[in-house]
Amino acid sequence: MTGTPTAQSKDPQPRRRLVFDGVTKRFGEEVALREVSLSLEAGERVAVIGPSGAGKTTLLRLAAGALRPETGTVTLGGTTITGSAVTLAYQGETLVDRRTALSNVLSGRVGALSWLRGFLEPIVPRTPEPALERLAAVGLADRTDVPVHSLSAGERQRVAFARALMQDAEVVLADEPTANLDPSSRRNVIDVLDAVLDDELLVTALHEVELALEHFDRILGIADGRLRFDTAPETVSDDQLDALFAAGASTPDAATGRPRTETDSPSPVPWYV
Ligand SMILES: Nc1ncnc2c1ncn2[C@@H]1O[C@H](COP(=O)(O)OP(=O)(O)OP(=O)(O)O)[C@@H](O)[C@H]1O
Repeated sequence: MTGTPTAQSKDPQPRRRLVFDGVTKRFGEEVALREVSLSLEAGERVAVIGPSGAGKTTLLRLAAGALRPETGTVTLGGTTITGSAVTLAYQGETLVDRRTALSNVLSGRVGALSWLRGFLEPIVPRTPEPALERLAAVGLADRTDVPVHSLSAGERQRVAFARALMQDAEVVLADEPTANLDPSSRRNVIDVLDAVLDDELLVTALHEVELALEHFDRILGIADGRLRFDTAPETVSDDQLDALFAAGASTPDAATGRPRTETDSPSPVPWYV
């Protein structure tokens, strides 16, 4: 999957490399990521796979600048991640249900506006055009005035992407963007993400290995907080996948001392916690 030029590239920013250098992240006794080093280039389409509790979400939250590592550094173009250079494409559940798709997408840029204008813009927009463009890019030009509670799960996810795109970020992170979608909507959502991005770096955590191998250029396999492999999809072997998921299954949970299972998985944690 490779980015294609879109209206997004009209206003090019310099695209920078996202680098993890010896990153370890702990939550109390739990080591969520261990000495992870990575260099991700602009334009790459990267899928992060691994068992439940492997550290995928932690990696994305570190990349978003929402968490700081205990050791090591996460940098974009050599500097600490701040502001809107990186965006996390939320899952659909974080949309405001009673508001229209357009209003939700307009709220994606309130951080760049004054307090009062930021409050008013999603309700009485002065410049709805950028939001309308993003909605058209994700295939929802005819759904802009529909309250999001009336949209399908896949459409809601696309509204969430359109909202994230309002930041014009150079790195787009998506945490399980296909969760709760049926198989055809899953593919559609990944295709839409690819189509609306150009030379932005896309990093996506995915449970569905098959989808990751089919649609992404680079696959990061994580288990027990460690980066087990970092390779092109065609070189990922069944043995590597078996070892990846077996590693997660046999890793004792720090809290219980038992092998970790799907049911030990923490509830999804919002990126800003
Ligand atoms: N806010 C937190 N507080 C305490 N522990 C946390 C927190 N966030 C993550 N962890 C722990 O860090 C480890 C990695 O969690 P993370 O959510 O990154 O895994 P994941 O691979 O995204 O899992 P899943 O696929 O189930 O979403 C887990 O053991 C988890 O319990």
